[in-house]
Amino acid sequence: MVIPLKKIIMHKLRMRLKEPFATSFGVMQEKEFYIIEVVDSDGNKGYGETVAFSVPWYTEETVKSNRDIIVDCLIPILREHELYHPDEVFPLFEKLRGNNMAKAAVEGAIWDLYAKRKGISLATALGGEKTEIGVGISIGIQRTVGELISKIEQSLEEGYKRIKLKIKPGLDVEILREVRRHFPDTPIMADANSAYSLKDISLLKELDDLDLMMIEQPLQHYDIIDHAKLQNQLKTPICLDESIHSLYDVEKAIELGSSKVINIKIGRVGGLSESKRIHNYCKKQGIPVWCGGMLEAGIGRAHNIALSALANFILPGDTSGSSRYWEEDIIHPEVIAEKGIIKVPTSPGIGYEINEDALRKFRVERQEYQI
Ligand SMILES: O=C(O)CCC(=O)C1=CC=C[C@@H](O)[C@@H]1C(=O)O
Ligand SMILES: [Mg+2]
Repeated sequence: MVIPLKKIIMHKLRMRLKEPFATSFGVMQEKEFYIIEVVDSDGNKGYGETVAFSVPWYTEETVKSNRDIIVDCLIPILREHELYHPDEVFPLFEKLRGNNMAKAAVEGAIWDLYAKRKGISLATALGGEKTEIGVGISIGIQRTVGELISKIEQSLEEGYKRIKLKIKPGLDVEILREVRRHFPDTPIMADANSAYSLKDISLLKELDDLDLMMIEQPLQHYDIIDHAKLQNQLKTPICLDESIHSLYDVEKAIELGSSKVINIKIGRVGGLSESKRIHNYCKKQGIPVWCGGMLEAGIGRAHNIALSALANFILPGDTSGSSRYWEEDIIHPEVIAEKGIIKVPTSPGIGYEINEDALRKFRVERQEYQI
C-alpha cells in the first residue's frame, strides 16, 4: 500500500549539553539540529533527526547544509514519487551525491511513519530481534587525568559496558597507560577522530600494548589504504568510523584488511536501509559492528536503538541514555540505560512519544512543506 505522505514539518532545535564534549577536532557545548516530522493523510507522524554539527569538522555536512538539501532537493524528490516501502527512499536519494546526514534524517522519519502505519516497532520493521541492547559511553578529552579517572569510575558505577576515550596527539599513550593502571580489566577503547598518520607508527604501537578493545579511526578521515598498513602491524583491532560512507566503502575496507570492526552511524551512511545492508554484509564476513552516536537527542537515539536490535550489533554502541547529555530530552519516556542495558521499545515506530513541551521549549524555527 502506498505511504500517503502529506507534509513535512522541520523543527529546528537548539539544546545545550550538560557539559562540553571535547574531541581531537574541537569542543562542543551546544547542539543545533532539525527534527523532521513527516505526516501522512491519515494523520500518522514519523520522526527523524539531522545529526550534522554546526561546523563541518566531523564530515563536510552542517546543520545549514542539511536544511538546504532537505528543502531544495529531497522534498522535491518525494513530491515526484510514490513510496510503498522505506527501502525505496535510498535509491531515489542516491541520485544526489553525498549529503548522507540530510538523506538519513528524512529516510528515518519515513521508516518511523511506515512502522507506525503497520503497527510494528521500528526494530521489527528493520528485522531486529533483540529485546535489549548493551551500551557503552564515549568520554571526551578531560582537563586532567584525575578528572578522566573519576568520569570513568562514575560511568562504570552507572553500569556502562565499555568506555570509549577520545585521544589526540599529546593526550594519548601516557593518559591511557594511567587509565589502564587504574582499570586493568575494563573494556576500554580509544577514538582518535583521524588525528594521526603513519608517521606516528611508534606511538600507535605503544597503544597496541594497552589491551584496548579497538582503536577507532586513528588515521585520515577518508583513508582505507594506510589503515590497512597500520592494521597489519597492530594486534588491536582497528575500527573505522569517518572513512565509512557506504556499503561500498565497507566492502573495500574489509577486502583490504583496513578494519576488523565497523562503527555504523546511520547519518554517515545515508540512512537505515544502507545501515541494514552494511550490517548484513559484515555479518556474512564475520565482522562485528556497533552503533556510533552523534550526540543525538531522543529521536536520533531512538533510531540508533532500533537499528542496534539487529543480530550483528555484537559490541556495545555509543547510545548512552538521555541523561548523559541532556537535562531534559525531547522524548517521553527518556532513554534509560540501566546497568548498561537499554530495552528495545516494542510499541509502534520508534517507540517513544515526542515531549511536545520540550520540543516547543528548544525550538528556534518551524517550517512546513506540502508533499
Ligand atoms: O553520541 C555519542 O554519545 C558519541 C559521541 C562521539 O563519540 C562522537 C560523536 C561525534 C563525533 C565524534 O566526536 C565522536 C565519534 O567519532 O564517534
Ligand atoms: Mg568516532
